[in-house]
Amino acid sequence: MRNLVTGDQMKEVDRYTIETIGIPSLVLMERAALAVVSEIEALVNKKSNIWVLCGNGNNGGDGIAVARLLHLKGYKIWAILAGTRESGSREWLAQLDIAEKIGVQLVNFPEFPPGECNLFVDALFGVGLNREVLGTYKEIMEKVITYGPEITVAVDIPSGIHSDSGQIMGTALRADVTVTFGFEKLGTMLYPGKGYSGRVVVADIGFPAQSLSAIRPSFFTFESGDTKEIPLRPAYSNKGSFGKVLVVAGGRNMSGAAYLSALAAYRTGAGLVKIFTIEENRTILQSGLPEAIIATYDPEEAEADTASFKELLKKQCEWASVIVLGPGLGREPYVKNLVEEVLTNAYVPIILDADGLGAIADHPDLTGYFTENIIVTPHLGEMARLTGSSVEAIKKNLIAAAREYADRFGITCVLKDAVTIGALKDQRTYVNSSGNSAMAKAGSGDVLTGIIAGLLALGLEESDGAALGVWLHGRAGDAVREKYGSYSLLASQLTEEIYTILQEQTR
Ligand SMILES: NC(=O)C1=CN([C@@H]2O[C@H](COP(=O)(O)OP(=O)(O)OC[C@H]3O[C@@H](n4cnc5c(N)ncnc54)[C@H](O)[C@@H]3O)[C@@H](O)[C@H]2O)[C@@H](O)CC1
Ligand SMILES: [K+]
Repeated sequence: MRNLVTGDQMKEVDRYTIETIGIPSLVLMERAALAVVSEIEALVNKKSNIWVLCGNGNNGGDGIAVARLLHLKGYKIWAILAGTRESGSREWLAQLDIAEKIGVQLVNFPEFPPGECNLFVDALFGVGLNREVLGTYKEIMEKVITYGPEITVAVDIPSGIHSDSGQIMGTALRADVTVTFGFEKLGTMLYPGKGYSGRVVVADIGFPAQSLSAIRPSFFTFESGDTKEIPLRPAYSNKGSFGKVLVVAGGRNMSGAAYLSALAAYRTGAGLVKIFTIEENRTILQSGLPEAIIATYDPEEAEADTASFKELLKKQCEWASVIVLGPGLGREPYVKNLVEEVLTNAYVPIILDADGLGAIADHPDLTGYFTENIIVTPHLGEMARLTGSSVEAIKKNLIAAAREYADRFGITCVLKDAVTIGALKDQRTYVNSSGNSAMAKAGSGDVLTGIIAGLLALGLEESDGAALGVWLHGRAGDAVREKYGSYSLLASQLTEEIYTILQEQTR
């Protein structure tokens, strides 16, 4: 598990470290600059022309320190100063004073250094960026973009990217490498910022654990090694030890959704999986996944005799220890009753997806049945329908959108996008770092519901199950892309790779 921070949280970590712990600000800055220099040295030689663009806050202070360290090592270096001395931060002025004394080559914008630039260091804005970039700063950035440096190394975060949302604040500088300090900022984890950051190196510059605790960190991601969080299947056990997953899914011409979800639950470790679906799906599902128990209903009877249908649903819910509700259910009128009955009768975790969410969007009163063991897994379109917001508005701040929905009902909300967000009911927010665009295919979401269900069946509670499920799903996607490339992934192949990731658990 790796902690992530907002810009304000990072500033608070800095402040606490300096004022309460007592590590001087310039010591942190020196370590930050050393970390950047070490990345730069792997990319240049003594003939390279290196330009460092420095704002006049502490990000720019880091930049001047980088220029000084490279100058002392004999590199061909120019620092370009943006902004005036009068508004420079204390640390920036200290760095400038040192740089001037030892003869670092400096130019003041609008002047630019002579010749060409082989490696560009972006130290214009860091986590202090808090408004749209306009005027002179915009001009500087545009000029850098037209220069087109061969390689760009960003200090802490690419300038112009908002550290909380990853949004471009008017203009931004694209980096090949971003060297960030202490903890990765949300802005380099989320698009479009993620696309501007290149390879992100998290440099340890000596923040003590107390400084992190002081902000009560709530954002995190998983990384390799975190498979260990998945519960072991003990040797002394039987199929009943690992939970009974009920997959309520699959309407007309949609047996595949039920199949993928059920298969993924089994592959993730569930002991028993039952698919509750329409009668016409029975044969195909039985031959496709003979390991699953199949229970069926007739949609016309479900429409005509609601009392019997409700009774049937009640029994299914009593059997289950985890329920997947929604994949491929379709939008016939009885689906509303079905969703309502499951929500009222089940006292176990429910993963609510696809047409299950559609029913909620069409009948918002159903949210009255939401309890803390609900996990909703909308993609952006479904989230827009659920909330009445536009996809564009949700995209501007995915974390806020997911968090707001989760908190409104006290549930867990997994908002699926290129970077999936898990606003967990325990108030932590998971930001996914696995997966790839090859997974943007039909059926991928059905597999995710099955994986989360499988993890809950193994005994994880909703928050951990949702976060680990998203991560495992992405890891499986990465494994499929390794073998089949970016175009040819099929959702069923995700289920085939789950085992390769789970094997790490016992390694
Ligand atoms: N001692 C410390 O506090 C440390 C700070 N560090 C560096 O300091 C950075 C944060 O420094 P600062 O808080 O000084 O802020 P920045 O250097 O990121 O920004 C400088 C100032 O620009 C102004 N600004 C914001 N948006 C603007 C816009 N659109 N147009 C024009 N001006 C704008 C703000 O007033 C801000 O204070 C980090 O990203 C990191 O690089 C590191 O050196 C580690 C230690
Ligand atoms: K920067």
